[in-house]
Amino acid sequence: MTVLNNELLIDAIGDEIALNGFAVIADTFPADLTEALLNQLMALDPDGFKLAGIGRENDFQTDKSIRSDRILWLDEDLLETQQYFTWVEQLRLALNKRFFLGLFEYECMFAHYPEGAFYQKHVDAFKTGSNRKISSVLYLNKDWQNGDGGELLLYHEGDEAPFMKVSPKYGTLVVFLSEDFPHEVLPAKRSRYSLTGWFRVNTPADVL
Ligand SMILES: O=C(O)CCC(=O)C(=O)O
Ligand SMILES: [Fe+2]
Repeated sequence: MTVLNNELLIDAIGDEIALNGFAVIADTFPADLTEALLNQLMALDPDGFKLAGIGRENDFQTDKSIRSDRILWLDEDLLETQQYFTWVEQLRLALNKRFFLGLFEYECMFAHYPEGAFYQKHVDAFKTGSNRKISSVLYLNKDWQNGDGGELLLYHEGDEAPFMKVSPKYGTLVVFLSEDFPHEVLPAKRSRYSLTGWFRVNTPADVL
């Protein structure tokens, strides 16, 4: 599915979420926006990317047997990414209007999976104790080939086999309900880049 118009795109994401709980869109944004995001990513200092962890704050730890991607949280003030955050805000308002989700804020990071990196099966948010409601991943890998690995596998809860395999191709966006879909990233055979984010509700995790 290729959608360029903003409203159509946002409606299409809402329709897929209503129907399936997730959406996978190819060539999501106009070329200049995706290019600006990739340029921003490439301009960042590679040393700024830190080994990603599991758990938050006091629970934070890294474990390369679970995930080996490197991440850098994105600053909303960066000029090149303004257009993206404007779009994210439109999506947030539309999802709230349609699903009464009470999405309050969006946090996002660039992720780099160096050759061989992966992320084992996990859920981004548990039904108790988390405030992440919607996950989004935009892939920024030009000329990604089928043999390059790094696919995202989506599972229905309790299933052994994935129901969906997404190749991290340039411009493809995946959006899904954070609490509903266990997922994993297969080992990448070359550097794999993405912009990953979460819409959160405004409930402090420690009172849940
Ligand atoms: O990059 C992807 O395809 C998914 C990443 C992911 O699951 C995460 O960062 O929580
Ligand atoms: Fe995840």
